[in-house]
Amino acid sequence: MKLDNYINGAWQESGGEYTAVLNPANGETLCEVRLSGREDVDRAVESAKKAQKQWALVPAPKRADYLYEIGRLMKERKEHLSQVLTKEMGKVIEEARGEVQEGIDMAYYMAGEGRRLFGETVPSELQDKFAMSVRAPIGVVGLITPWNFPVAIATWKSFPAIVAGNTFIWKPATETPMMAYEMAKIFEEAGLPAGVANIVFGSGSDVGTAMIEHPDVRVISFTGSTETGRHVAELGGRHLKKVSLEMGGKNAVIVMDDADLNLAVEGILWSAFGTAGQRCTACSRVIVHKDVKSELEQRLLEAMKGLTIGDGLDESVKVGPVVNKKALEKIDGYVKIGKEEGARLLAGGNILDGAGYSDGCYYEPTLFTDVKWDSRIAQEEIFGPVISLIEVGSLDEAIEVNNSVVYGLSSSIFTQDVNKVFRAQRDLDTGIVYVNAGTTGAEIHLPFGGTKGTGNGHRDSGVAALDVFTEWKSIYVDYSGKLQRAQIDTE
Ligand SMILES: NC(=O)c1ccc[n+]([C@@H]2O[C@H](COP(=O)([O-])OP(=O)(O)OC[C@H]3O[C@@H](n4cnc5c(N)ncnc54)[C@H](O)[C@@H]3O)[C@@H](O)[C@H]2O)c1
Repeated sequence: MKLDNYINGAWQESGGEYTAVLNPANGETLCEVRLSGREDVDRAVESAKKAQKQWALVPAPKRADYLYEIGRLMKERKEHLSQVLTKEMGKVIEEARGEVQEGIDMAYYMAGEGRRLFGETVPSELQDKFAMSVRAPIGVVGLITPWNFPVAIATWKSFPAIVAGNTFIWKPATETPMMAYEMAKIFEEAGLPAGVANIVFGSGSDVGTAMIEHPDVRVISFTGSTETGRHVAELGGRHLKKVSLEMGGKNAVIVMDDADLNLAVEGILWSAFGTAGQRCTACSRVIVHKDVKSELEQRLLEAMKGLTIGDGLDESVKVGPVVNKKALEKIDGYVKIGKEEGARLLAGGNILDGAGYSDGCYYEPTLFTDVKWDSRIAQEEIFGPVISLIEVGSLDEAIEVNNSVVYGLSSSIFTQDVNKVFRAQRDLDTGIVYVNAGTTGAEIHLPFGGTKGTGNGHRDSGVAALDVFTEWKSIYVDYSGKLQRAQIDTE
């Protein structure tokens, strides 16, 4: 199968060379995808710009009807989409189903916004004058997405964009074009007018750069690593673009001395090894009170024995492959660094390449303990199934260690003490805080994003996503029949 760009409601036969997309579970070629260039972006922007004028005139509740239909089609195809997702990026099938469901939920949730898109009416300072502010669409928006959530993140961005009256160009990650291809087919079948949704496949340096530099792309909504996000922000800043950034994480679970340890172990396991540790919200640090440290280590080790590793399509598998060989090497490199830094390896720490694993990208779930809070494995995003246990003596110290990283996406605390809960939720410097649950599991109707090196103040999903894709427009209607001069001091 060869995947082509979807521009102006049609599959394009033009574009650059094709490149192979591999299944990380077994190395098989799944399809080939275009590596497009600047001319393809230009064509997509032209079509999006033309379509946007008409699209903005479609009443928002009618725009929402398309989202209801997109949601319905996604629901009808949920199993197919989930299977494609697992083959393409490796996450186990039950997680893939969960991700597709997030996309369906987002479609219905944002469709509901078509009947809200609330603005504000406020009293004017002057008699016989009406004042209000409304959300106005911005125009053509550019969406750049990562491979680890190839469908959910795209829906967090594209659905609010279109319900608000924008049109978009979406550049998916080169590792995961098949989900974008499936979504393009759904957009087409839902009858979305030509040019509203455009998909251009290719590298970040070619397609991403061309999108950011194009004068008619008014917003760039980016999710990916902090390193790439910094570059996107710099280039976007030079072109005075509105740039929304959702970037990396180094998320921690705090386990206090009064925690329910069984619950904590379950929470840690799920959030550290789900998606093979490749979630932006994945738990990669466990900050544990000294009085329960050795008990927690033992229980984690015991629980990790039950993790089956393999092809995510197998329903019994709990940990799938990581996305590609490069990721595998990066994770292994960090494990070596951890050992050099003096951390004690309790479990895992190897690439799996024996029988049944040889053509895939599998890494053993790994547990380090006695990790120093300021060591590299405790500070840098590894993006794989590796946990670092850090010992602390108090809640204050736990919060300080949590906040010591450059990232600020998600955090969690296990405790039975309500006072500690409220202290923690106030002082943890992250965009998301969980209590008595792991660091993953965001719901689509709440804002998603983080502080410091994770984000630049914008949020995906929730109503907050509309702030990225709309401009506030203030409107004054004077019905006095005379010129009333505001901002004149009459005292
Ligand atoms: N905060 C969040 O919401 C969130 C969610 C998921 C993933 N992430 C982060 O994403 C990262 C993993 O994803 P990844 O490896 O795909 O990230 P990445 O930064 O390598 O790539 C992300 C996207 O940016 C594109 N890109 C690369 N170079 C570019 C450039 N020069 N200009 C424009 N675009 C460019 C890529 O092609 C891809 O589409 C992790 O750091 C993870 O924490 C964050």
